[in-house]
Amino acid sequence: MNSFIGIRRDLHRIPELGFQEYKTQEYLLNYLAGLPQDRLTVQKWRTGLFVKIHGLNPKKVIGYRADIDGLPIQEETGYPYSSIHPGNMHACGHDFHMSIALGLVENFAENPIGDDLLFIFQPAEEGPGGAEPMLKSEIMREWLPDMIVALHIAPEYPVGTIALKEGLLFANTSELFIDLKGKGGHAAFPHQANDMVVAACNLVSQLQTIISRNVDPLDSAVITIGKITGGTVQNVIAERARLEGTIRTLSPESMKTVKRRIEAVVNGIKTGFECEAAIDYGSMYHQVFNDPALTSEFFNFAASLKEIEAIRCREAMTGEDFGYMLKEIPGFMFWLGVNSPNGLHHSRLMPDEEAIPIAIRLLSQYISFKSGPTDSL
Ligand SMILES: CC(=O)N[C@@H](CCC[C@H](N)C(=O)O)C(=O)O
Repeated sequence: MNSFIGIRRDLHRIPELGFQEYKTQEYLLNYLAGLPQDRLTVQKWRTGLFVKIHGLNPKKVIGYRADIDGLPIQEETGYPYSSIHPGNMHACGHDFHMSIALGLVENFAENPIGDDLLFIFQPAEEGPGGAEPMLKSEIMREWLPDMIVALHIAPEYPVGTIALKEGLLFANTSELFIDLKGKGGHAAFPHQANDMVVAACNLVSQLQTIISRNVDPLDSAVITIGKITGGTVQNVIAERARLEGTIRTLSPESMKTVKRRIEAVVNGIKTGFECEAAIDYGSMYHQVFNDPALTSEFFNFAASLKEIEAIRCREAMTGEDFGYMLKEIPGFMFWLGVNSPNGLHHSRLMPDEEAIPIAIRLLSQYISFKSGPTDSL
């Protein structure tokens, strides 16, 4: 078994939520400590890490970012190396992302190239967002890459396939939390109470009309309410209900429209149900917009390799706070085929680990190509 598959399994066992990635950080630090240290500088940033590999004759800094957090999902894969953290799972492939990044660090720590390399192990991608504060950190300002790359596993593509496109790849996102407060009471006397379960159900249906009636059908937007809580017991009318969801739009402008309409709909619920309502947008991510020239160049590079099939894909309504890094630094993100019957955020996501060594080889070759021949010293 490839050693980075073993690393993926170790990391798969210990998924931690955003900004709680203590064991993950420790695992990464231990691994890095076993590599040649002469060209390596490692800096902790909260629960994440910056790893700089000093080049032989640097002309630029090439950045590579891997996210490191897990999701609050109870794993159901049945893997012998399943999560040992009940209720948490690496269900978005960040265990793959980290092991691939470690493979690259090891390769370049042992075989340094001309340019400086900055590896960013970023916490909290699933929320509340680590990329934006990391980007603003003093370390990142000092080591700011000239270009930056990241990948995301793609369950729907076979191993050996990568998919990407120039320009917009991932949507603008905003979390959405709505709290409703009415008047509780006895289940048998609805006229004396103000039922927040009924209000919440109405609200969920009305929110979907924003997508069908307020967004240009040739544009695209999503509102998903992933969680509803409310009430206390079956025969008591609920005084409170809470909706938790996310908004996705293909443009920052549509995000403004959708939010304006959400506020109008929530005001209507307040009036119609004579209740109180509060909206909180939680964390927001800027769209992932791939630099056209670098993306085309990478596409052609990957397509020229025997073991890779490179395809152009459509944009997706997934979000990624890597979008903040791409807003400031030219670069791109691409999908890495991992052929899983179940998709991202599924309790039985089972990506094919053979994609790990393929990605390490692809990116090692690409980064060396971007760095160019090393001048003799
Ligand atoms: C790649 C991926 O699945 N990313 C997440 C990012 C979530 C951001 C935030 N918590 C939200 O829900 O808006 C995604 O769900 O797309």
